[in-house]
Amino acid sequence: MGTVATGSRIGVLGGPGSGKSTQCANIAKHFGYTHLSTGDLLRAEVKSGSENATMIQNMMKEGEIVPSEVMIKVLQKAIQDSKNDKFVIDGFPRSEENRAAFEAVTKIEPAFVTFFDCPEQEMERRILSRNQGREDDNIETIRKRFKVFLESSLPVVEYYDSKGKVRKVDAAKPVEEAFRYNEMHIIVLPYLFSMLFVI
Ligand SMILES: Nc1ncnc2c1ncn2[C@@H]1O[C@H](COP(=O)(O)OP(=O)(O)O)[C@@H](O)[C@H]1O
Ligand SMILES: O=c1ccn([C@@H]2O[C@H](COP(=O)(O)OP(=O)(O)O)[C@@H](O)[C@H]2O)c(=O)[nH]1
Repeated sequence: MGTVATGSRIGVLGGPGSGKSTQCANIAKHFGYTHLSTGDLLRAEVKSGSENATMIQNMMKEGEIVPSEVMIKVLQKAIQDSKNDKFVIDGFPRSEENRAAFEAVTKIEPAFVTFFDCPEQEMERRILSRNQGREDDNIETIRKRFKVFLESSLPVVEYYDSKGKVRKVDAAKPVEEAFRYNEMHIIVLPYLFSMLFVI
């Protein structure tokens, strides 16, 4: 165990448009983590035309959660391909069922989970202005994704919170401020804890 091992598997959760991808990209760049964006992995799967491509595309269009076994397979492959033992998982698990299935199959539990807390109105504004050409970034699907987030994904945050693993970020703040908060939890606090054990 060392400074790095303490926080080597980080989960990032938050509503659609809360800034998860933006912050994960920063974490990856600054601290040598591999950024595993579950949404991007699914979009790549759709593009590849694999056996599940049409099913995944249809579910994403509706803002629904893709079956755990499909997501886990894709995620496991990305973890293996990364050849890194430090990774940040962006946007997964999205339901308690996702979480239990992933932990049962991989035995991987995050060291901690960063929760991006952001008002719905701000998330909606960000998504409608991000212009990434995504099929699900339209107002109808956005509303469905908010509902799925509240009903299925927030219970995952509550679960990790009950284990003392949640670090809440005020995601309505500017990018730099939210990043400083992440930096604190990934570098500064683990370092201080490791010093405690050395002493
Ligand atoms: N803290 C922030 N303040 C303002 N805009 C932000 C912030 N973080 C991200 N954004 C912008 O909001 C949009 C959604 O961010 P993104 O990282 O894609 O969110 P998510 O991965 O949670 O869906 C992007 O256009 C991004 O540039
Ligand atoms: O673990 C995951 C991650 C994503 N998705 C699907 O991919 C979409 C887009 O997810 P992404 O994380 O890219 O975007 P966000 O909703 O956070 O803006 C979601 O609405 C889901 O349909 C999923 O089913 N399981």
